Amino acid sequence: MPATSLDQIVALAKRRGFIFPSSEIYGGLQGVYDYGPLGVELKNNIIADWWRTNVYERDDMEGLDAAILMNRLVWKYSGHEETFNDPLVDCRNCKMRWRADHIQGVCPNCGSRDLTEPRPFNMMFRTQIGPVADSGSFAYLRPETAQGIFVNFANVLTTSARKLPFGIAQVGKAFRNEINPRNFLFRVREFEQMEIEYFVMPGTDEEWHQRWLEARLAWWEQIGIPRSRITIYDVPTAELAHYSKRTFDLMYEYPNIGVQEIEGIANRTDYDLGSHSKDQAQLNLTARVNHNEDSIARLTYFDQASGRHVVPYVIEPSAGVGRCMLAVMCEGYAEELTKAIPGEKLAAVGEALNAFLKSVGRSEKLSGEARDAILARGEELTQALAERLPEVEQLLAMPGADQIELGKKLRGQAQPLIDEHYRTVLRLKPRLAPIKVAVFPLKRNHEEIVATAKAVRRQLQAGGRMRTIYDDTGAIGKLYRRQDEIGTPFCITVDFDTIGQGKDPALAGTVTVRDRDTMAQERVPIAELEAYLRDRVSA
Ligand SMILES: Nc1ncnc2c1ncn2[C@@H]1O[C@H](COP(=O)(O)OP(=O)(O)OP(=O)(O)O)[C@@H](O)[C@H]1O
Repeated sequence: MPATSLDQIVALAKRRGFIFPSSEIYGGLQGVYDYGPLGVELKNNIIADWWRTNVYERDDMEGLDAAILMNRLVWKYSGHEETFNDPLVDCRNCKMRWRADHIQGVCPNCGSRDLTEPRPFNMMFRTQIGPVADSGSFAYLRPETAQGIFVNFANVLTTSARKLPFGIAQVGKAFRNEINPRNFLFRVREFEQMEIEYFVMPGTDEEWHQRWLEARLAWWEQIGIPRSRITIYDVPTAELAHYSKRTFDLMYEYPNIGVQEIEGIANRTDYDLGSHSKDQAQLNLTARVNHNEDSIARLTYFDQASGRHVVPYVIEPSAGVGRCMLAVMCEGYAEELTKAIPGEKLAAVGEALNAFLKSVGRSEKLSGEARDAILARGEELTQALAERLPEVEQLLAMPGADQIELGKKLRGQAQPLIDEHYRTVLRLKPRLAPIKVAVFPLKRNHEEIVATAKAVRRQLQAGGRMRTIYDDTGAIGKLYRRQDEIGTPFCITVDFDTIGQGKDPALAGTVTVRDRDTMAQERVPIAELEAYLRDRVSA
C-alpha cells in the first residue's frame, strides 16, 4: 500500500538523507529544499530515465541545455511579464498572504473572512546582471525552461537538419515566487522541470497531442506510477492558459495534498514560435500574439512538399522533477509486517505491556484522560504491537520511575520482535533506486570476511553501472532494514561460508543475495554476481 500520510515521506526523507530544508542551520528558507546524498541519486536517476526514454529511445528528438538567465525581451514576448500572475489576497486580520484560488473565501490561518480583493502578483524572480543597477541590467530567473527551447528553435533546426515532426528536450531549474510554497516538494520556489517542445505541422497537432498523452502515461508507468493511479484532467476551455488550444493535466493523488497535477501536456499551437518571430503579419498565425518589434529571426520551417514556410505547432509535455520524486516515493512506500509473530512471543510482550499500562494507570503524573485512553486501548495495543511501534514508543517516553523500569523491559522484549517482524520498505523501481547493491560483512572485525566484502563492492562498482556501497555499521538485520527503507533492491552478505570456513565447503566463493521485495535469499558465486545483478538493477 502506498504512503497514507505525507508525514511518512517527510520523516523518511529527513531521517535517511533524501531531502533537507535549505539553509537549515539559519532557520531555513521557505519553499526551498536541498537534495541530500540519497535524494540527489534518486533525482538524477529519474532525470536519466526521462532523458533516455524521450531522447535516446526515439528517432525524433534532440536535447538542449539553455541558460537560466535570458534577455528580458524573451519574457516580454512570451507573455510572462504581462500574464504570469497568480491572484494574491491579504488577510486583514492576521496579515497572511494567500493565493485566491487556493482558499475558500476564509483565511486558512485565522478563519477571518476579512480579505482584500485579489490582485495580480507576478511570480518571476528579478535579479540584476553586471555591476551597475540600472534598467539595462535587469533580468529574471526563468520561471520555466520552455522559452530557452523556443528561442533556440532555428539554431537546433539548422544544425540538426531535422524535418517535422521533431522535438527538443530539456531538463533544468525554474524559479517561481509562489505566494504560498507548501506541501514539502510539491509547491516550491526553486525546482526542476523536464520539458519537451514537440514541433508538428499544423493540422497534425491534435493527433500528436493524443500520442504524447499515451507516451507520457507509459513513462509514468515505467517509473512506478501505474496508469490506474493517474487521472487525466482535460482542462475545460475556461481554465485554459491563453496560449493553449487544449491541455491534459496528469493528476496523482498525494496523501494529504489530494489529487494534484504532476505533468501538463499542452497543445500550444503556433503561439510560441509566432510570438518570438519577426514579420509576424506574413506568417498566417492562428494564435493571437503581441506585435514583436525586436526579434531578428523568422521562426519558421520550410515545408518542401508544399513549397511554403510554416510556423510549426507545439505540443508540450512538462513535468516537475520534485513532484515526480514525491509521487514515486509515496507510491513505493510501505510499512508492513514481514511475518506473523509467534503466539508465545506475543504473549510475553503482551504481559510486559499490560504490566506497564497498569503502572501508567497508577501514575499521579498522567492526566486522567490520557490514562483512560491508554487503558481503553491496552488490549488492542498489545495485539497490534508490531504494527504500532510509534504508540509503544510514546508510552515508553512517559514520566515516572516505574514506567522507566517497565519501559526498559518492554523495549528490550519488543524491539527484537519488532525488528524481526516489521519493516518500512521503499519499493522503487530498481533503475531509480539511489543505491543498487549494499554489501555487508557478517562479522565486521573478521579480517578476511571484511576484505572479501570490500573486494566484492569494488568489483561491482568498477562496472560503473550500479552504485554499490559497503556497510558494517550494525547487525545484518538492522542493515537490511536501513536498505529496505531507502529502496536498495539487493543486499549481499559475505559470511564464513564465503571464505570457506563455514559448514558447507561447497558454498566457498559464494555470497548471499537478498531481494528487497520478496526478502528471499539466494547463494550466488562471486564470479557470477555482476551478470546476476546487471539486468535486475536496471529493471
Ligand atoms: N511551484 C512548483 N513547485 C514544484 N513543481 C512545480 C511548481 N510549479 C510547477 N511545477 C511543475 O512543473 C510542471 C509544469 O508547470 P506548469 O506551469 O504547467 O504548472 P502549473 O500549472 O503552474 O502548476 P500549479 O497549477 O500546480 O501551480 C507542473 O506540472 C509541475 O510538475
